[in-house]
Amino acid sequence: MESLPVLGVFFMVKTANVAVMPLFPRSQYRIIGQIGQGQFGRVYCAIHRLTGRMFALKDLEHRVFPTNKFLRELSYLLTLRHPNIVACHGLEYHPGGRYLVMDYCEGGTLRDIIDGDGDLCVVGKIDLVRQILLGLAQAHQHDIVHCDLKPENILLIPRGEGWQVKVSDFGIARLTAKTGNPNFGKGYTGSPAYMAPERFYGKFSVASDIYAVGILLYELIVGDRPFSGFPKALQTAHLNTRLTLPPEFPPLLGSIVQRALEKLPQRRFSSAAAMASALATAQKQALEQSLPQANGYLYHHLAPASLTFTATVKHSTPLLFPVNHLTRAGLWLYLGNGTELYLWQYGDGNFEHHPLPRWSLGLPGTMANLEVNQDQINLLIQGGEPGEWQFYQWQETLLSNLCLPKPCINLQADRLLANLSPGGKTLAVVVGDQSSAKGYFQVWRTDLCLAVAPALPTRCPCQLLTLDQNHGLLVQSPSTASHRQTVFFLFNRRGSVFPAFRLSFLVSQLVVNRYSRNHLFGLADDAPQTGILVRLQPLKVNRIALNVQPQFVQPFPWGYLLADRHGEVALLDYEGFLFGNFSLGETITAIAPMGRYLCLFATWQGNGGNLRLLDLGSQVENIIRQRQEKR
Ligand SMILES: Nc1ncnc2c1ncn2[C@@H]1O[C@H](COP(=O)(O)OP(=O)(O)OP(=O)(O)O)[C@@H](O)[C@H]1O
Repeated sequence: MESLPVLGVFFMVKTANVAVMPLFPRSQYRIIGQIGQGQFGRVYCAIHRLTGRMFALKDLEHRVFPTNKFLRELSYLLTLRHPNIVACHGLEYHPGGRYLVMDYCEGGTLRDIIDGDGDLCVVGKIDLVRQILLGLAQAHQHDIVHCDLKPENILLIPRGEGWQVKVSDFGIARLTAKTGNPNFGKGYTGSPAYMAPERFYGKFSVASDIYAVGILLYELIVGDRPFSGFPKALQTAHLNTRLTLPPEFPPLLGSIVQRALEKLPQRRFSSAAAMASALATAQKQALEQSLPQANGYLYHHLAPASLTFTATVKHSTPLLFPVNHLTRAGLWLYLGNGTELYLWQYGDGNFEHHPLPRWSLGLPGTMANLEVNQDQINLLIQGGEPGEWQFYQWQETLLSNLCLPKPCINLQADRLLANLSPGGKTLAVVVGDQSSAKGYFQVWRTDLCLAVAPALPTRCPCQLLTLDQNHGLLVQSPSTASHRQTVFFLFNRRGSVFPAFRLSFLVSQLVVNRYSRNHLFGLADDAPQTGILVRLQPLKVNRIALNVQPQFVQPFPWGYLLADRHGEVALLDYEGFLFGNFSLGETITAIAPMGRYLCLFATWQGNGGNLRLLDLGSQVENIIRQRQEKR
């Protein structure tokens, strides 16, 4: 992440309520990636160097966004402080540009939910719209009419219990007539699909925003807007076409949408607060009628009806011992079963031709981690004395009389987390004792068997991940009963640690997608069968309803294979679309990818098990191709 482009020299300027900051030699923000592009400029995801907090930097190009408009958006945002309005934290200026520094909303926009593959339950949808109205009510109290409400301007932050909505983009917001606004009634801008009839005559009021919210509510429920077409056709429809609701439209919302979408502004809800309160009543009634499915509030993507997926068993061979570590390197398979390491030939792709392991190696403790890069074996063992850990690294020689070399790193700890960088040059570890939450973080050079820097005290992280040869993530959950969060720190191969970002809920079992290194997959701690897809640059989070509670998460070039111990397998593409399920019918103990579409499963039941090579090939390929074409 360090090698990412960094914004040049910035300094803060003085504006109304914004802290005055001295000229900085470097910006306080490091840009992580571009999130979006509006008509006025780009929006970046950036991290505050000191606090690790994420912000959105909205570049408002001089060319398309004159200073008066820029100052207007800034002044509106500074006036409005509400949990449902995106907050502006300052302004960054440098000779090449100027940026609004805003809350970062990693859950995307309402457009992602509407266009996603899944669906939120009705109660969840009502809740989103109610929150939009609460934010708007605050703007209206200050005589500010948003004038550009559309799903792209409704930002989302995923929280443990659902979503926090933030209304954004006050770029064309206007003051109401009652403020004596000299521009009142001049021209119109906005998105015709969400514009109230009076706006086509240059008129607007708080009722125009209520009309736009009515369209949003309709679109969330139905999946489409009530009126469509080119701007002229849209104008005619908003002005003249009677609204008809599809028969399946939830009756408790029918009258609310009808009222919000009245052609005459004075016949709509008198205020955003009034519409919010009507929705709160509907939400209560909907809850009384039928409780939403367990996690119905949460998702971008829902589990589709189970698709029958046929995975062909390509090869199968019986196992005489249970396997809990399985990895492939070139022509060989490495299998671990606690205190024994086995090598099995896989050379011609068919281990049925090689019914027995080539060698086995007794270990002085229990295998905690096994990784093989080409012919370099990396092994972490817990034992022989309690609290002792040994890390071994050696080149595989295929000698039959193999004996374990001397450990290259010895560690003492009740608890240990360790993760090897790709290629095996560094080993990051956190050691801790059983009784306290304190631990020590350190990076070791495996070739020199030396720590690269003194150990850094840290709260014992729950997870340690490596992203590439130079970087990794320490993940902690310093949560209280009322405030749950997952905090990520970035570390480098020199052993330095920097605050990175945080999520407002608990995520466990995180796995780095080794094919992109920019994606993580984890599981929500608070919601069973909920997957979390995290894209790092820029930060974006998707929640996915799963139909398994996976113990194994295996990245593939096309997505993820998830499996529970009972043999239930689910397949997911990179965007979180769950496209297939099958059952292996055996207890899975280890999984290893064997190529683009081949996956090896070790199973064990009672006294016996199998090594099964499954081909997911043609079906996965077809589904992924269809998805790409659809996009
Ligand atoms: N604070 C933010 N946090 C996270 N993403 C954001 C934030 N602000 C904007 N975005 C993303 O950037 C995109 C562009 O935002 P922006 O407000 O510039 O334009 P827009 O609303 O899409 O379009 P227009 O400016 O044409 O109305 C948004 O759709 C959203 O995906």
